[in-house]
Amino acid sequence: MVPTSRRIPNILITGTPGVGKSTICRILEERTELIWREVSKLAAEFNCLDEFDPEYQCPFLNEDKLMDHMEGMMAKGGNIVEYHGCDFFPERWFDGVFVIRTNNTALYDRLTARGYTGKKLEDNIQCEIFETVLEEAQNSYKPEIVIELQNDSDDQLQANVDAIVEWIERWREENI
Ligand SMILES: Nc1ncnc2c1ncn2[C@@H]1O[C@H](COP(=O)(O)OP(=O)(O)O)[C@@H](O)[C@H]1O
Repeated sequence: MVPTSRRIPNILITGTPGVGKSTICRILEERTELIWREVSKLAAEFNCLDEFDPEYQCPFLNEDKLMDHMEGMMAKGGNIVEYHGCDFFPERWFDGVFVIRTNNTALYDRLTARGYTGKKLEDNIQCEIFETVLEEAQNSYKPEIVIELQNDSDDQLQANVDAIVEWIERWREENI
């Protein structure tokens, strides 16, 4: 294990768009000392969005440039990084990687409510069916730090937040 000088962990909240990442992060930020870092917002703030991808109707992310900007904040610990991908971050940044999952019916409803249609809607539903982000996380991080959380209902939302808060408290006790 790479020794860490962090006294407070960095965690990654990842998963297909619509699974509930932001909702979880918002509550986690209220209940913990960790700071929510939305990668999409940071990318815009640090000018790391390149030209528009017509296929996916979103701008390309300049990953290397963004990683350089985030390095300082990550070194201190105490970050909740949120993004729908996870394979380009330095592995050493994270103490825990939480992959949020949602069943197809709930995800379809959430994404259509968000105005997704056509290819964008289909691609995201398929991404969840094929467990693309879970596989990406499993290929990018040690198995013991990758935790999958099902997030279909309000009860599960509360249970997931409780589980992550407990995980953070346990990490801090074990890394004093
Ligand atoms: N556990 C849950 N049960 C029911 N609805 C949820 C749950 N988690 C999130 N939602 C709803 O799903 C939608 C998408 O959630 P959001 O947090 O924006 O997803 P993401 O950040 O992964 O794209 C929002 O309308 C949110 O209120």
